[in-house]
Amino acid sequence: MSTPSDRPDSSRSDSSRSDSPRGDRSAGRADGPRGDRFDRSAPRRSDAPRGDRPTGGGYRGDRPASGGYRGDRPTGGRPGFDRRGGRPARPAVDLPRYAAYQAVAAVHRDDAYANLVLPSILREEGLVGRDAAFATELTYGTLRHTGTLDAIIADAAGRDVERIDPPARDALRLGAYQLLHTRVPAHAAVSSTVDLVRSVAPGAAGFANAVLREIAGRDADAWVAKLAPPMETDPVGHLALAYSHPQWIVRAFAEALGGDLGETARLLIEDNERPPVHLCARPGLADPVELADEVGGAPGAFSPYAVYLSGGAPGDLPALAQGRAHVQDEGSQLVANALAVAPLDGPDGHWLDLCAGPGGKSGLLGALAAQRGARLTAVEVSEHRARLVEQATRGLPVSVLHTDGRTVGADPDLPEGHFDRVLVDAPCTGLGSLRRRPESRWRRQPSDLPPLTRLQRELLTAALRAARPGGLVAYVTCSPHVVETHVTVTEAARRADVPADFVDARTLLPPGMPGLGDGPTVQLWPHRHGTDAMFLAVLRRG
Ligand SMILES: C[S@@+](CC[C@H](N)C(=O)[O-])C[C@H]1O[C@@H](n2cnc3c(N)ncnc32)[C@H](O)[C@@H]1O
Repeated sequence: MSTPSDRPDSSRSDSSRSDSPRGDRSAGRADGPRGDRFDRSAPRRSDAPRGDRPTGGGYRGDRPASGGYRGDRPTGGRPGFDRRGGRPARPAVDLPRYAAYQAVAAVHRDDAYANLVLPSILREEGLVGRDAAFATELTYGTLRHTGTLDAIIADAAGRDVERIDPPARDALRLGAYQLLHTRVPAHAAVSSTVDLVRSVAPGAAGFANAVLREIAGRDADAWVAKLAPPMETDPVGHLALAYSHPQWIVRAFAEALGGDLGETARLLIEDNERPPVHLCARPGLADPVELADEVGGAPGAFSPYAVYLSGGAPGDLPALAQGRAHVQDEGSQLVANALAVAPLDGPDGHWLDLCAGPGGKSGLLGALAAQRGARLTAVEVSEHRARLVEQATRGLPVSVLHTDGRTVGADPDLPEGHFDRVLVDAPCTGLGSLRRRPESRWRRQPSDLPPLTRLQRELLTAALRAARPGGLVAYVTCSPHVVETHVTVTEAARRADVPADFVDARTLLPPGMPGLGDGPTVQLWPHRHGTDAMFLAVLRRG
């Protein structure tokens, strides 16, 4: 079998921690400060930054803007203590900031996922429109920038952030984010954060005030200049602090980008941006140009099915409710479509998606199968996610199997040598979609890699067994980490007891698409293509 020439060293993985599919986790719920935990009386200053630091001045109402939100927020969104009725106190904090605090605290305290917990908090607080957008920006921005914000808070406070009480620490992170990355005037960022701290960590209000004033004395660039190691001597350390990513992830990205640190920096910057929402106009059910008109979006640049939404959340678009389209990153559309368009001799009626949940790629492949008289078998090991696949593929020629994809040959519904086209969209670290999962970069660890890569190898080997001679297997990850991409695919192909050869995956993507490298595999990138960093290798069974 032929292999990609740039096979990297696989010896860097260590330890064990299993992948937990995102949708299976309970969202967790922020148990926000309620009732008698509030103390609205002016707290005494119990905690202060180091004495030799200036605590006054330094922040300006007219600081340069970098974020999307302008101006101060209305305060008093939360009613105060109702003395007549003796009802529990509510914090004197405006609702969007309070909602963001609850979400950030739930992520750190309960291991919640921001994309799951925030919508329920917004609903509970009745936040919509501009207020919901502000709460979302604060939550996602604060979580993305946590690493760098913590370094700045630690310097301003003169102590490690681990030694600051969690409620005060999360409130400070939100305050520091507003000061350094939004257009919120500094006086408003400081006073609203101090109000918040007064509600959630009453003894720390004075401390928070002093720390925030210290932070406000520099802009984001000046803090990076002060705290980051020099680019010349420690480029990974510099980029990690400047763009708020863990060092091991910066190193992995740099390696996947061939050591180009300038391009690595562009990727890290892109990871900190609000990701676009892409729709997939299901072939045969919706025309992308008409769908773009219908939703006020624009047809995608690369995928023949993509529609770019202009304004954030898709909400309850009729096209989604009617199954004419689904939300899907353009990169995911491209890799699924690559499998469908790859030239194939002989029969072409049996398609297989070996890792289907929650069903995005099965939705697209199912729609294509319907047009071509084929049938897709969609396999998913998690019961909950198998149900999601059923919902996502309703009305399409798709059979959902709730089983382990590695049972090929043992399960009568997964016979060996039977399928014409097989997709393995393997469980992975998800480092290619950090834009969408703001806390993920801080949760993932290098120790996640060994169990994941073992599972990836086993699933790819099973996929090769499932394919008929001459049949095609697409191996996909939403991670550019070379251990999950090149190492997994070359090792699995080498160990498989069936022969397989690489197909040049570049030829299966739209003609003229830039930045696809030397082949035969393809790595998509947010900063090059505007997609998640999807990896694609296509193998033909001999
Ligand atoms: C990256 S996700 C797939 C995303 C999906 N293809 C889509 O586009 O919506 C990987 C999926 O594989 C599932 N999975 C993990 N181990 C599996 C196994 N042994 N057999 C089948 N599915 C598995 C996970 O539960 C998860 O839903």
